[in-house]
Amino acid sequence: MARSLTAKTLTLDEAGVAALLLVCVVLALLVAAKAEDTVMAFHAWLGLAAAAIGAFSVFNGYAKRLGNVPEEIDGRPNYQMGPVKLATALAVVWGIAGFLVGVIIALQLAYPALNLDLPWISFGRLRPLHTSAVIFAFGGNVLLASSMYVVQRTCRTRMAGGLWPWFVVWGYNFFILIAGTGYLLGVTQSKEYAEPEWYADLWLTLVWVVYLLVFLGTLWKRKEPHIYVANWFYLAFIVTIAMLHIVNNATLPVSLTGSKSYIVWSGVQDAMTQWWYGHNAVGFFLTAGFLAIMYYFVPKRAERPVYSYRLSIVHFWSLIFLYIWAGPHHLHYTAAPQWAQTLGMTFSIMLWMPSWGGMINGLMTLSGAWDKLRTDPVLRMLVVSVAFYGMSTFEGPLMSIRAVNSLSHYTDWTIGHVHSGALGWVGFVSFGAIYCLVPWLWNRKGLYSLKLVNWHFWIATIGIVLYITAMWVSGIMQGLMWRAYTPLGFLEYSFIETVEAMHPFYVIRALGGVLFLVGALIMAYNLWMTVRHGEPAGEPARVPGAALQPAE
Ligand code: HEM
Ligand code: HEM
Ligand SMILES: [Cu+2]
Repeated sequence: MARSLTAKTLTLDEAGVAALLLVCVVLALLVAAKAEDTVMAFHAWLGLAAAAIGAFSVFNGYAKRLGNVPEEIDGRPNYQMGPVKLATALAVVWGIAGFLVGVIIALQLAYPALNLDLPWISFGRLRPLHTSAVIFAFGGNVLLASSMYVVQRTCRTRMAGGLWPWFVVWGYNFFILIAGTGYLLGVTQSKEYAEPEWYADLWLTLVWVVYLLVFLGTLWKRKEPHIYVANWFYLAFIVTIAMLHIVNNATLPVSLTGSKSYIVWSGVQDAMTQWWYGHNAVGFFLTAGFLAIMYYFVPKRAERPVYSYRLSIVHFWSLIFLYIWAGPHHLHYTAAPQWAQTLGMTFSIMLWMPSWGGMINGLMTLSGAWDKLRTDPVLRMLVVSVAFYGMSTFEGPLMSIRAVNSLSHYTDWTIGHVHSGALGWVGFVSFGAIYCLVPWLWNRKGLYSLKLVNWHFWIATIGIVLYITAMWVSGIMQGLMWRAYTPLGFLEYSFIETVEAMHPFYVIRALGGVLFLVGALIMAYNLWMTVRHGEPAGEPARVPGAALQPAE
């Protein structure tokens, strides 16, 4: 309910969002009418429905609200937590979907018959569905939620842009829907982590620019003189992803009413652009964004200030400067020039230092609070995530050395490396943040059950360990088998023999994935019970971290 009412007018942001959505309705109708392929037609109709529902909600929201939304209530910022709640809930849902698809493709690799000879659920289509679901849908919503929460709290001001933050969260998730259904129907531009076609990319660009403006606008009207370090990391994430996305998706559509497009880059330039993108998607999406989470949630949960603010500044600038050059380590022994490969390798090795600087800063924040690890499984999850971050950023530089890469490349070792970062670091730091956020956002005293968090922690940890150890063994074995020669100079093993040798490890990996998924289901239950039946925290403003109920 709105308190402290002011006059009610259709605000600029409401008019803007509504106008944009109405333009989308018209465009989608035109495309739907002229669509050259069925997927384009399907996506145009989806777009039309979404934009129409969106525009209706804007007017409905206007009709229902009692007055203009105040910036402050009783001298305290009237934080806008609606979009944060939405993104948090969606992160949990998408996370479970993404882990489930991970388990399915893990089983498909172990038992190929599970492809069922159906194109829609073949490994080739489900694999990008998995990577996009876990990185962009799960990770992306965690980043949206946490960034929108953290920037408001640390700037002590309501989010800028009125309705636009809602547009960002809904718009981003609409992109996910288009991307995911597209993969299942066979649409792809064949760039890893950038598979969606041109029209989805354009939409994402629009959403992302609004996200940047909302974030900058909130920083601009901050009430704190200081910009907290987490916001620097979020900003680097938002700006760099915009740049990467635009350059790597510079395509020419075959027709404005068809789904197919061709990239303007060709040959090795395309490969270099792709891995400049791919590597920095790791660096700025899976690393910088989640480091922002570390810098806010670890100190908050440990109730200790960041170990060293100076180290965090050094960490920030060295990390973003070094990451951007390391992409060619994905192109060792290819047509990419040798000097470029060496450059990528050198910067990757240097990257070890800022990465560990960040890890040390996160871990040492616990000095004086180590005992909390025994009693608080959420903090334990956050801390273990930082340890996994350290592990994968040690492994990465190692794998970037050309001689090591000649063994690891194309093998399951890479997959193990990916998932120690993805499950251990990104997964755990996200779970930790979500466990903190849900009671704060829904104004609960605490989580429904810390015991269940403990179960989640242990089950998922065992799952990760099974996953990555299986991949190490299988990857190194695979690499060694490929390069084994007989004394006469023939290859010792046929390819199918290497595939057969990997089978037991694929089964172990799938089992690890199942455990990770079970952990996430336990989390979802715990969060659900927290929201539904948790004890309300008393006076919201008195509880650390709890938001004032926004008037919306
Ligand atoms: C239940 C948990 C998960 C399971 C069982 C799982 C399983 C898999 C499998 C089987 C693959 C394909 C490997 C191959 O082609 O040989 C894969 C790829 C991938 N997964 Fe997962 N995954 C899980 C969770 C995650 C999470 C949480 C993330 C990220 C946050 C993630 C990111 C990736 C990425 C980036 C790839 C592509 C790796 C590459 O191309 O090198 N996965 N996953
Ligand atoms: C200092 C930090 C890191 C360095 C230098 C590094 C380096 C590398 C190298 C050399 C590869 C193998 C490339 C190949 O042989 O194809 C790789 C693959 C990969 N790494 Fe890392 N890594 C780092 C940290 C991380 C972290 C923290 C994550 C996840 C959160 C991550 C995610 C990935 C992914 C997804 C791939 C697979 C890319 C693909 O082929 O699809 N990396 N990394
Ligand atoms: Cu890389």
